[in-house]
Amino acid sequence: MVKDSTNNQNLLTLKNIESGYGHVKVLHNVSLKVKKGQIVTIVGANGVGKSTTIKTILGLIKANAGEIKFKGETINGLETYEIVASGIGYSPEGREVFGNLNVYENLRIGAYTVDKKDFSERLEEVYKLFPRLKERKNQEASSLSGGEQQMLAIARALMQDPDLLILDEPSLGLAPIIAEEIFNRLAEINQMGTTILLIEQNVSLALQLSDHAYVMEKGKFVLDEKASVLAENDYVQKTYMGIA
Ligand SMILES: Nc1ncnc2c1ncn2[C@@H]1O[C@H](COP(=O)(O)OP(=O)(O)OP(=O)(O)O)[C@@H](O)[C@H]1O
Repeated sequence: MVKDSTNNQNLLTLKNIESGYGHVKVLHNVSLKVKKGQIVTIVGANGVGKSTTIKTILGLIKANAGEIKFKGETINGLETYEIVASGIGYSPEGREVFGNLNVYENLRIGAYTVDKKDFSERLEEVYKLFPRLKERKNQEASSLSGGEQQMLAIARALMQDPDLLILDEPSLGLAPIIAEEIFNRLAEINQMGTTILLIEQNVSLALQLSDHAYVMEKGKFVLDEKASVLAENDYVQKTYMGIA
């Protein structure tokens, strides 16, 4: 299904979010905007709070302060299943596919909010996007290659036809050529109308793909710019892209 992605309205906004684990504060005054149709990336070093930001959006961790709005509605305070059902698909770090289930069964689980008729339609769509998954539909997920498992994690998140797809480190542990293939699919998914919020340590690849990007350091955003502008930023090149 091709969605209307011409609208320039905010799909997701975080305003002054504070969040963490028990007494450990990780996010400090985090504000972010994702407009409908965009690809937005959060880049940053290990342990700065990127995954914590995503977990807070998904309600896996409750924000201590601030507001999160999705499609104009406040979602902080809702349960994770309600947030997902409102139209957010999630592909977690490390893929986390169900290893002892086959490809089809993993996709069936991703479609738990989808009725039977729409399920067949969704299945055809994700198989069209990832023909390799169709070829391996009866194969146990644990026996797929890393790249195929990443495709499965993305396909599973797409089964409920989300308005926003959130991905945590989709290139992690993949050979450069496979990471590029995954990023090409993400561009295609976005062209079909799905907005994307991405966390990525491969900064060059992420900035090439994205419209807008945020740089996170110690639980705060320190830069927030058009991705093409950040890709030319001296500090970003030196610190995150290994360009002297
Ligand atoms: N379950 C947890 N309990 C306590 N502290 C945690 C927990 N998960 C993460 N943290 C801490 O929160 C901080 C931010 O972690 P987070 O996973 O958000 O970083 P990240 O930027 O996503 O890094 P990476 O790219 O390595 O995953 C780190 O100091 C981490 O040790």
